[in-house]
Amino acid sequence: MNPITTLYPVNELFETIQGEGMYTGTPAIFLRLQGCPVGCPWCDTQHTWETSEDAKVSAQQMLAKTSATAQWAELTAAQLLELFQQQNFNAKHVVITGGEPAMFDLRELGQTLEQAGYRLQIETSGTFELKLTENTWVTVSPKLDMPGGYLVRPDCMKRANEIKYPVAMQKHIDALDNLLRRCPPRADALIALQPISQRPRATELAIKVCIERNWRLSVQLHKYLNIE
Ligand SMILES: C[S@@+](CC[C@H](N)C(=O)[O-])C[C@H]1O[C@@H](n2cnc3c(N)ncnc32)[C@H](O)[C@@H]1O
Ligand SMILES: Nc1nc2[nH]cc(C(=O)O)c2c(=O)[nH]1
Ligand code: SF4
Ligand SMILES: [Mg+2]
Repeated sequence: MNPITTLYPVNELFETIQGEGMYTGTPAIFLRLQGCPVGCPWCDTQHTWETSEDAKVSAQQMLAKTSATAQWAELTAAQLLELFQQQNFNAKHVVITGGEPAMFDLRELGQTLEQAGYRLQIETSGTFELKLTENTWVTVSPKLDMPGGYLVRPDCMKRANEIKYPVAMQKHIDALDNLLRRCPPRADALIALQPISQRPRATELAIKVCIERNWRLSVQLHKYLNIE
């Protein structure tokens, strides 16, 4: 194992219901890491993009936040596990998201949490090499032609247990078809379309294409329920 303890920049840590993808409805601990250079114009977590030393706070200050801010706390895997216990979280499913969590080596975190009985899922754009435990459930949400200029990696597409693609227009479906041809996923990978920002026309399009292709619909349930 890597002898150097990995430090993780944590924007948020909370317990809720997974609102997206295959595990929709599952109680889960969300660990949101700070930093993302991809730049999706419609991103719903833009406060996680920049990592500023000025915004570094203590773990207790990070936990006490009542709104979405760029404040983050630096924590090790062992400190995170301790916080899970301190917060009396019940969930055994841990979703690592961000920001772009694949910018970090998540193996130490995965090993520590799996040893304590947790199951991990990562939400990633598929633009960074994945450093994960073998058992981590990988949700790749491909980002094509975004301002940051990052490319979706074929190895991420192959590792994905699920491909969860944000859509609003037909051109997005065409771009996904092209990606699936260039970078084929595993035969058993689940494919889901996620309407961008609950827009009615995006939702109609996603429903139509899911029925035609026998794909899943992922609607960001938490936004309909007004929960985190
Ligand atoms: C905020 S991202 C963080 C993880 C990683 N950077 C990624 O993009 O997968 C978490 C999920 O939210 C999705 N997402 C972000 N903004 C959205 C929006 N406005 N509407 C629908 N899905 C959105 C992303 O595509 C991704 O599946
Ligand atoms: N409830 C809930 N489910 C989610 N699934 C993926 C999320 C994310 O931001 O990655 C998310 C989120 O922010 N909240
Ligand atoms: S890759 Fe994820 S966190 Fe980064 S801008 Fe896009 S949706 Fe937001
Ligand atoms: Mg979210």
